[in-house]
Amino acid sequence: MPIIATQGLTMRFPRVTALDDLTVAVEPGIIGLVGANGAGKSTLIRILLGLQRPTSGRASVLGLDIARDGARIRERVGFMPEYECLPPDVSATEFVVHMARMCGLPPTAARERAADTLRHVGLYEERYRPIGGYSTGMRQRVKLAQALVHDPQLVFLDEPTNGLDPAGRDEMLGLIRRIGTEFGISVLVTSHLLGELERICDHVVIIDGGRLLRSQAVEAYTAASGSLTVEVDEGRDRLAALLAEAGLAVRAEGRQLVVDIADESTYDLIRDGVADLGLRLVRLEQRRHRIEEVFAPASHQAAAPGAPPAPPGAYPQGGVR
Ligand SMILES: Nc1ncnc2c1ncn2[C@@H]1O[C@H](COP(=O)(O)OP(=O)(O)OP(=O)(O)O)[C@@H](O)[C@H]1O
Repeated sequence: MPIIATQGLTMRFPRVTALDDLTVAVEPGIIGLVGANGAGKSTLIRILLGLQRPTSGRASVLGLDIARDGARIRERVGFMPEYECLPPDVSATEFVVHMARMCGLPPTAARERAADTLRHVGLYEERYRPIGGYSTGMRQRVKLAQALVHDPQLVFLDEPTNGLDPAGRDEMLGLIRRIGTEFGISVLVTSHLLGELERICDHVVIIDGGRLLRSQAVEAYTAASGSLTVEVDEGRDRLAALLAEAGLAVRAEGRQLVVDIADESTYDLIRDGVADLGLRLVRLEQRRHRIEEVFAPASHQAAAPGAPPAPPGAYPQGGVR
């Protein structure tokens, strides 16, 4: 059964159509919802939580109808909002216990669950300090903890990596992956960065201007390409020259070479070239497409097999990288 299904979901505001006839269904797992700023991601989350009534269309979450079962959906779904929503003068423990009590947990269970959840998100040591003194990364973790404290089946994480530096971003992405794999909680995570979701998601839904562009398993976006990545510890340029002389299409990319696969003999030519030059082979593998390439400008695009060309102007604001 899909954990989320929408049919013809439309949300019109006076000046803008935030969701436009959106029909999509996703199975349990870690699902990425990607779109530029203003694509309609937060609006979709609010509608799925039963907090906003759509103009038209239908949707269900965990098999529950958003029009009838909003309260039951919110009991089973955790929500980490994009906006800053934390009181500065209470500690993480006080806040997360309070949120657990709001979800109906008795006092002792609320304290235990809050402590467990704060430990899982890596905030155990600092949990008694007032939130006002926390870094952005720590505040994001408190928001994540309150979304998880009532042991939901599914969590909606709205732009959880917003404002984080690269290290903080990596840690948050690792944490989200663990929520899915170790705790078995399904995740819908939004981002305007395709690349970061590719690393942690099972399935990615891409929307633009409230319309569905793609909904696919990550492997379908990152299908094997027709080229090989070759890495040697030294002598990259000598190997490139030798392979080019043998008639292969070779180009350097960082420390690696990218070699187009002509046929089975390509592998033999690379193996023999490395041996003849006395080099040490660090890596030889078939390249996979990256999700970004699907939406790269046509001139740079190495189209995935069967993939339609990138829609022109898919991300006019350039928000998706
Ligand atoms: N309550 C509202 N009233 C009027 N317009 C709204 C309202 N909420 C959202 N919108 C508009 O709907 C569109 C989609 O907004 P939404 O917040 O869902 O996008 P988003 O993909 O989450 O973008 P962001 O990452 O910037 O939050 C935007 O043009 C926004 O200005």
